[in-house]
Amino acid sequence: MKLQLALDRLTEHECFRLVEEVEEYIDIIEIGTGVIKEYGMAIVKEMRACYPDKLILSDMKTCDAGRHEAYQAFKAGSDIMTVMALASDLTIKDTLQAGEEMGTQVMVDLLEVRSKDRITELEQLGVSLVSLHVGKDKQSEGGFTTDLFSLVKESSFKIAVAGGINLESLSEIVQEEPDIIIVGSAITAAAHPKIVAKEMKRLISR
Ligand SMILES: O=C(CO)[C@H](O)[C@H](O)COP(=O)(O)O
Repeated sequence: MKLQLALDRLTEHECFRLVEEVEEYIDIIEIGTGVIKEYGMAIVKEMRACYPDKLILSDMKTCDAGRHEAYQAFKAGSDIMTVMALASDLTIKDTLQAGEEMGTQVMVDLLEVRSKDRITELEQLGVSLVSLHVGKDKQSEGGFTTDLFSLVKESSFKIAVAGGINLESLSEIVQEEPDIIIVGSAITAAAHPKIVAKEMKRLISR
């Protein structure tokens, strides 16, 4: 099980400071969508240069122009980029093909997907990695809960989980054995990010 640090709503300086602080406890550095909108692919390139051995995910949340956006992310040094499950099949196919060509991975974000039919379609498209995700705005009604796993039960996907995950919710989530735990604000907005990241790493490594 990997721990992914989501860098959202932060300045460039804050992103680098936080990664430096918690580096030893995280497996994947996520450059958040808003951070990419602010700083472009330049921040991905810079992160790659500073952390050549870490996995880097660019949270592109691509909805269209899949091939172009996937290449933007991969050429900047991302190991993984994200595309929305609600995008057209052609967009998803194009991102997957770009990933194959570059030897990299595509994570399909299941934000707001509720239909098992869409899950079957994604399997047929050849998707291998998805994220079960409660969006930032939706979190005002509650963060990620384990009932969300039912959407992908019996699927062959590797599963990432995201959406307001914190130290309180983590233990129950870990029991479902997802492949990747994505955590943003519980670490980035903590008074002591290193202590939280260390404890999260301990909980997922048991
Ligand atoms: O993709 C995202 C928002 O759309 C975030 O990266 C993800 O939800 C993790 O952050 P947090 O733990 O703060 O919810």
